[in-house]
Amino acid sequence: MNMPDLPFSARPSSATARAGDGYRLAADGLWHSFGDAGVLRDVSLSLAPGEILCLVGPSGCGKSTLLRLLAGLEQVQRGSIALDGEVIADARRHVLPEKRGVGMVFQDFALFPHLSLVDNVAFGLAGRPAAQRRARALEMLARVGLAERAQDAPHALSGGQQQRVALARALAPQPRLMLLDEPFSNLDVRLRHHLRAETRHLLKEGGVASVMVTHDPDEAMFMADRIALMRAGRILQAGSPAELYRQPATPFAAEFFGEVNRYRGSVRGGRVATPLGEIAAPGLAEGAPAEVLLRPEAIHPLAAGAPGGFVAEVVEAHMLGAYSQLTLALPDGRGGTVCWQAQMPSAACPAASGHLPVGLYPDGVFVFPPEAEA
Ligand SMILES: Nc1ncnc2c1ncn2[C@@H]1O[C@H](COP(=O)(O)OP(=O)(O)OP(=O)(O)O)[C@@H](O)[C@H]1O
Repeated sequence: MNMPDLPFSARPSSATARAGDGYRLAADGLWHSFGDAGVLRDVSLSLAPGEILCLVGPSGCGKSTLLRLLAGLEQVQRGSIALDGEVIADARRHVLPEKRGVGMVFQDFALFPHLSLVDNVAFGLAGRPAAQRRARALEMLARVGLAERAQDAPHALSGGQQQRVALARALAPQPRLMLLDEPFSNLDVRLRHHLRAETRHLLKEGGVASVMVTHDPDEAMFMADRIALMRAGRILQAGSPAELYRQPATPFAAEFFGEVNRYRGSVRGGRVATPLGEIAAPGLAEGAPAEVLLRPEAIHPLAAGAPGGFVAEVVEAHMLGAYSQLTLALPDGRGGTVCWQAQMPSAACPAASGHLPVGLYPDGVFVFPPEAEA
């Protein structure tokens, strides 16, 4: 399948990032293979000091491989990686992981079982006087709320607490860059939500530039200043969480970050007729087929008799707390019916049957040529 080579914002202009670029991290033109299998294909990314970038994408798209290259756990085959303008890895150079000033947190916590928590955190501070190491380790444990447990062994802690210690250990030497690979995926949902908020706070408080891998779009939207969406070894689109959600470059990007209803039509007079009205189709040729994607929350209730509305039949309604999930049937204008998912505030939600006048918020609707399926 051909994939568009979309530009990645803030991409360094030269193959080797220059000292004056001001990026904390600049990776340029990375390609990587395991044997014959191409895993990364021309990946470039950059990171400003203090910025949090999340790498997301389906399983096997190359997220962890990219992170391992940045960490120095894999050798660069083609392309380069620079930290603060200094190239630390390319096809000829390989600065060792421990010399990169990079902190790492993995999903399995990776604490030393035979060391106390304070010694685990102090471990990353080798080379400093013992009293200074201990004081810094205790300070970091206090930052993650575990000062009182300093002498405990890791096995006495819950998963969430162990991950806090791993975070304290990685942050203690004040790394230039933090790399986090699915750091919350071994934790239950509530703990995950709690810890991701805490982690973001800690990273932002310390102004630590970070790259985090996650397969969870919600987690990426919560944690990231910028998200890079990967597929099959490429970055397909990068931008702020709002940009990726509101201006997806492809149907794949639209669907990755939230549910969509799909509708196929064709362009007439620059617009596509749908069961909820005409949608502008800029950039598509007259008569061309078009794929329209609509977010469930773009469908909103209207007062009975309001102008410009459409009457939907409510097939199913599920109250999910603040929001309700509806299945709506709408005439498709071709003699048939479409069933679309809608999400609206429960206060505005009707009973599980009957008719509901609805309208469409245009910012939750995207039009693509059908072949844009990257
Ligand atoms: N050491 C290795 N040797 C051979 N193949 C590998 C190696 N590491 C990764 N791969 C392959 O490279 C591809 C990308 O793997 P990678 O772990 O980077 O993907 P990912 O996006 O992080 O996936 P997941 O979300 O499932 O962790 C996969 O097909 C994987 O099987």
